[in-house]
Amino acid sequence: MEPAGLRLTRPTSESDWEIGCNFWGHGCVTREAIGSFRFLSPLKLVTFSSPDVVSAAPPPLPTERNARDYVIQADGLTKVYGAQRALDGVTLHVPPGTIGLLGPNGAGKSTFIKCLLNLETPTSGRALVLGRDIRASNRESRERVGYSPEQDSHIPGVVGCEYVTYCGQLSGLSFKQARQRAHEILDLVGMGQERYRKIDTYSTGMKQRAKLAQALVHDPEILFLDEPTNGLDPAGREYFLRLIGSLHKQLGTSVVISSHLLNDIERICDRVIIIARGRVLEHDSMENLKNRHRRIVEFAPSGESDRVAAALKAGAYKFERLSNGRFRIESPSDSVEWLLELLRVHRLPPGEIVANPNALHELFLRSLASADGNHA
Ligand SMILES: Nc1ncnc2c1ncn2[C@@H]1O[C@H](COP(=O)(O)OP(=O)(O)OP(=O)(O)O)[C@@H](O)[C@H]1O
Repeated sequence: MEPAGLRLTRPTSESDWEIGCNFWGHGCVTREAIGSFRFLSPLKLVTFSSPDVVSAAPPPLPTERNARDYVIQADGLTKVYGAQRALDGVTLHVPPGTIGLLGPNGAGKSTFIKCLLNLETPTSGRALVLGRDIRASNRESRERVGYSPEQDSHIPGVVGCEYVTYCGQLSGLSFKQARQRAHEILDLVGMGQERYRKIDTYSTGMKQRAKLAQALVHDPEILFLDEPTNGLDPAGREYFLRLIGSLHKQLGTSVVISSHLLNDIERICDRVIIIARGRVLEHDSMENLKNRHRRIVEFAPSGESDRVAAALKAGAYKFERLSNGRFRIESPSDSVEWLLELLRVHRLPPGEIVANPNALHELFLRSLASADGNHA
């Protein structure tokens, strides 16, 4: 069936075929794909006449046109190191916001970020960041993107404020602008007089602050933070999480934060990508992910626990008694009305009801278990 708005014609020359095949290899024949094709090659629009080919089209390709809707668009992104598939066909359309990239060690989080930043070349597949093809990444792209890598990235012997100023210049600011911004950002990340010391002498927490400052100094549109809270003490971690969590709301900067720490992601992110063995296991808004797993309630009775257990048993509810005295119950519905009714009917004392405890934790473990199952 011919898609609306697209006239299908047979290519008229060999070069048309070549461009057409290229076009086809990258996606499908839809309105969006026209934009995508123009992005890939502004030379010529080539279309196909075979309805069979059109009906076999893969999902719509990312385009430059919907760059405002999606900060990251990946299509079959794969990275292979020898026998290791660090990324395995990652396909994602990610809207702006604070995005958690969650996965265990070796899941492929850093590789994904590095491919998006053109620091690693994907083995296959393609991706756009802020609507630009990652392979066309250049100075202009760098000016729009900030990156705080997992490992140390400072220049030995350089003091903190000089380092951040220099990074600002590398990202397109004049020296004067970069120096002014460096001091503002160093204030923002909570660095005091230490900024005048060599970074080599910094604690791990201070180095994390310097890394965040250099990623933010040029006011990027999107920020990639690879394990930014590693090595921070509780107070530093709290400060960092609040700061990172406020960037999208306050400045409109989208943040992709990679972590294996569920609590950090759950606290500040409005969207989560769960990744393991190089594959995306889940990608959704935090709210949707939690709602999908809202069928567990925890009940902390104020007394008469044995009678509570007997009532649950009599009602054939599945539950377990936790070591902290609480009951963990599989809820038959999204509301907890049934539990209130049970307490009332059995004249049981009230207690604290917590719907959906540790939803992200459960989802994470379940996703990993299913990934391991599929892999075995
Ligand atoms: N340059 C490389 N050469 C060979 N293998 C690599 C390379 N970089 C990453 N890998 C492998 O690819 C897989 C994914 O690594 P990656 O660093 O992306 O994971 P990660 O999720 O960021 O893990 P971590 O949280 O431990 O940093 C791992 O098995 C890793 O050993």
